Amino acid sequence: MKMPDFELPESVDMVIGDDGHSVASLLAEKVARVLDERLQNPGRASLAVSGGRTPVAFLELLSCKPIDWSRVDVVLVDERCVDEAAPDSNTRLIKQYLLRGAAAEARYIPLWRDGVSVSEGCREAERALDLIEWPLTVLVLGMGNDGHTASLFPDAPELFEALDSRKPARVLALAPPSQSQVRLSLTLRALGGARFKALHLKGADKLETLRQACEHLDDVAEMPVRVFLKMGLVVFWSA
Ligand SMILES: O=C1O[C@H](COP(=O)(O)O)[C@@H](O)[C@H](O)[C@H]1O
Repeated sequence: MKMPDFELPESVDMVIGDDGHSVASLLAEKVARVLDERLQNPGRASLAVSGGRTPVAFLELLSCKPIDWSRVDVVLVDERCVDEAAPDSNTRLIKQYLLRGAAAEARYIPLWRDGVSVSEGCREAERALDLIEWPLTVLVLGMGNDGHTASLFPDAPELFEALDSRKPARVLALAPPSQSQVRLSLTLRALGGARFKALHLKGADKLETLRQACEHLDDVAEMPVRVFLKMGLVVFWSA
């Protein structure tokens, strides 16, 4: 597979596979290796994963990796404020595809509990995140074709607060007019320090969005994913 015909920022590496399954497999291998390396030392590892359609095969493959899952904290990068039974609940996705088999031993740190107000839910999530040994060991981001990543949407009024890493919050509620639900998202403060960062993409449309994001890198408000491209990460992509 040839490299894309646009220039990647120096901070970005790219792994390209023949199909979605082979890329998911390469990403699962890499993530398992990074977690396992962390677990060679005392303490716990942490893994932040994304929701959406892209990560299903990756999560399934990762759940089979023989690592000491009992010492791994799993958290979502973002969650919709919906009941876990809702089809678009990211928690539902993680429980179905990742937290099973050996990986069921991992400690899952939910961002959202149904039945509370958004502000109380946000406070609960912040307290729950104190359980993690920061910084994150591994971060796997996705991206929408509007340039959002996690729930850092370009039209969210709370975007600048979420991207201000001087602010202490690790999680914020965002209500972008483009979305039908309020979201909780990890902030740049929480996401930015991750030791290994990946951006997992599938499809020609996502490659085109990546191309646009790689232009005008400094306009983070237009495409929030740019903040992570500037920091450096590995893109895993297939058509
Ligand atoms: O809304 C979301 O979208 C992005 C991308 O989702 P995909 O279905 O195109 O893979 C995802 O990374 C994010 O976590 C999710 O909440």
